[in-house]
Amino acid sequence: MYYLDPGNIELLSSISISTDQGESRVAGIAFSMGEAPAFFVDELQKGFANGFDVKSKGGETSVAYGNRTYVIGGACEESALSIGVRILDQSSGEWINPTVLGTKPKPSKGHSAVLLGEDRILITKNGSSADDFAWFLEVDTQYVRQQKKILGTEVVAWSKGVRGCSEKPVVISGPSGVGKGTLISMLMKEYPSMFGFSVSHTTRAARAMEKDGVHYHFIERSIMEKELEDGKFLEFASVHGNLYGTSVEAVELVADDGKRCILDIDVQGARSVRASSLEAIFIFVCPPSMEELEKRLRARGTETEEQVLKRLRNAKTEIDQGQSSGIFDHMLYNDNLEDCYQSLKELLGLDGTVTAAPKSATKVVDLPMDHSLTKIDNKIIINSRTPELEKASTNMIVLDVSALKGGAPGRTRGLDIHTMDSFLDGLSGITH
Ligand SMILES: Nc1ncnc2c1ncn2[C@@H]1O[C@H](COP(=O)(O)OP(=O)(O)OP(=O)(O)O)[C@@H](O)[C@H]1O
Ligand SMILES: Nc1nc2c(ncn2[C@@H]2O[C@H](COP(=O)(O)O)[C@@H](O)[C@H]2O)c(=O)[nH]1
Repeated sequence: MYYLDPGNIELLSSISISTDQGESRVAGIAFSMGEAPAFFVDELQKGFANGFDVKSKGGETSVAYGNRTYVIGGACEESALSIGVRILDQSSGEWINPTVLGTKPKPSKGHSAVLLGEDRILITKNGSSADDFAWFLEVDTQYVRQQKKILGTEVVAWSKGVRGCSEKPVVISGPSGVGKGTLISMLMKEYPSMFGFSVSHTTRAARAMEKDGVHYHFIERSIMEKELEDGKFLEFASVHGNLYGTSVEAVELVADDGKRCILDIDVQGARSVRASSLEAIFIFVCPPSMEELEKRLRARGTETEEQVLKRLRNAKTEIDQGQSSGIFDHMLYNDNLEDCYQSLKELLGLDGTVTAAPKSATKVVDLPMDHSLTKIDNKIIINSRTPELEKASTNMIVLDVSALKGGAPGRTRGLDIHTMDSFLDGLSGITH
């Protein structure tokens, strides 16, 4: 239902919203629509028709969808550490404690929730910092469905919401000793604020100059195997007799830092990443000859004779696969190092004049401590419930979820936040 008041259109939604402040109530979104384009009013009206049911009581929010009710917050084994999740199967009346995957949000002083599409619930945490306010509970995404099959249990997965998108990661593969690490070091040295290295996990022993957490996370095989089972890795492979793997977190940390992620992984790993949901650029580095490869490996002096022979044997297969598998977007020949480095820069769109891209200043928008959510298509209106702020459109925030990317077990990127005023100005073409 909505009322039109000349000069000041007041909209009252009949959609359920939630807070942790007791029973859910009918949302009364009241703001000046003096300059709002007519279609926005239509959109708002349409949004109210999106049926779902969200209720809150005693710090728990329940979101009913289909024959399931997801109860978020409240009592659970881990509730001191993270926001708990339970599911009520309405057809059987039974409670289910699902396997909860992904990075879990720390408990907050209440939260609000809204169902997005048919596969995830957006949770906004009261009084949280701008980088910790939005979380997604995936209930039926492709990842969740896959994990249900693998684990044979009910599964939900958390993913942290992040503003903006990151550039496509760059996967660099090639036989051992071809010069991948050398090229990556050159790139990171020239563009330190543009690129970040995905620090892999490995069960091999550290070399003399290698630092744990910088070159690799050196890890015992049994621990890595457990972490693989827990779904913490984007890809892994057994390479030259040791386990190597890229954790989801390793890639996300680079993107969190606003940098483009570089992965130095073998061909099997590249194939896995290609098959994953991570969109990346794939580059294969070839040696000028097997003789030169052997010379470089021996000159590096980091492997035993037995290891050198094993790596050379594997190199033949890797080069064959690299050239014929269709995994790679680009081939580089590392004969002359400087020439090869220039080619790498060219295909990454860098030339001698480019310096680090200036980071765009992201406007910090303060979220109200106590708020409700209303969904209108791909926009979520965050409405302050602090009485003196409730009427002012400047205190309403619009969260745009139209360009979401990624998701559990990593971050959900692509959130966009505007104040209601700047959002309405954008619709009517006003610039300040
Ligand atoms: N174009 C080149 N010409 C001569 N030597 C090179 C060239 N590129 C790299 N090297 C040398 O070859 C050796 C192997 O290089 P690097 O360690 O970068 O290989 P890699 O592909 O990262 O190997 P791995 O997969 O085993 O980590 C190093 O000693 C490096 O200095
Ligand atoms: N599939 C993966 N391969 C990886 C990863 N990290 C490194 N590697 C590859 O292993 C070999 C050997 O490396 P080294 O440091 O022991 O010489 C090399 O081809 C790397 O590209 C990973 O996370 N996943």
